[in-house]
Amino acid sequence: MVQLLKVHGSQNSFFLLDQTQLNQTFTQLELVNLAKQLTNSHNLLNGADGLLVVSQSFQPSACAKMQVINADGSIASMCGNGLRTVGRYLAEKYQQQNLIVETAQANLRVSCQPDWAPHVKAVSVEISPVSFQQQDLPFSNLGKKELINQPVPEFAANLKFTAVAVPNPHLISIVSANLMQTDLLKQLGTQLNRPNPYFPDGVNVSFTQIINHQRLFVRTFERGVGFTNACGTGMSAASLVHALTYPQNSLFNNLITVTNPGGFVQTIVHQDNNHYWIELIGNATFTHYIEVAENELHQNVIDFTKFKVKSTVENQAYQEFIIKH
Ligand SMILES: N[C@@H](CCC[C@H](N)C(=O)O)C(=O)O
Repeated sequence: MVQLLKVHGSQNSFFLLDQTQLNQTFTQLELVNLAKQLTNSHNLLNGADGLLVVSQSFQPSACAKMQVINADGSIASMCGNGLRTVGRYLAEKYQQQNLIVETAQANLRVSCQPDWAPHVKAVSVEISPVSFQQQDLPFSNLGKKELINQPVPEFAANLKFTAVAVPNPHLISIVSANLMQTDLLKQLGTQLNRPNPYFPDGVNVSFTQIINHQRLFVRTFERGVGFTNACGTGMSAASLVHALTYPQNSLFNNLITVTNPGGFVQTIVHQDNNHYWIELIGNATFTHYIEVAENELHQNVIDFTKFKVKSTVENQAYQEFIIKH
């Protein structure tokens, strides 16, 4: 039997598959097919935003490798909320509080934190590398090599935008509470995630509202998914943009709270020798343990009636915790 987990970070939900337990490793095509079927809301536990795949790492410092597959089958170089849950999974597997996990572009630090409440586990992860360079997003036809807090009339009148890779691509705008209520984020997210002249690989689009300089609200239309309850790399990128936009507020190295439709996280933006990186701290919740025979997962069309699902108490604990905060 194979064990899958259903997990979430700020209710950005995923299935988690540890490939090291399989007799027959999946091909990339099989993984994409599996991701599309598992995330479909009609199949199992209302679907999810993506699939997190854990595999063996051949990097000496890393205990495992994480791959992220979006609901539409596209591959992402990073996922902040996902890395927290993978980090917790690996911490429990290897009985270690501090780990390094290999991701598509970097080996990243993960560290278990004190529980936020009974059954609300918390994990801190490193978000890096950060780049504003056009080729790292990539973007084109904007007449610039970097887009940092600048107007882009092609995207929206009266807003400023920053494009930043952390290392997955994000487009961030700081907006008013009123603008947050409009359909603009959906329109822009949709436009930039189908063939478009500006972001050939698509982009995660986030609007950020400053509640005060210690508290932001961030909403994200994700590449390969659409609206999610939260996007960990999006909130990290938004925290960096916030710190850079208000240098007079000395926002580096300070813990700030970033709320989102699924709860909240905390971030700390760092600058070391001209390199930025962000610490992302938040819940790592396991909502279900799922068992299925390995051969069922290798089928082209998966029979979800063959899956045995056991729920945990963690989602209820998380919901109660969020209501109080
Ligand atoms: N939800 C994630 C980001 C997942 C990947 C993203 N959709 C992309 O394609 O870059 C997070 O928590 O960071």
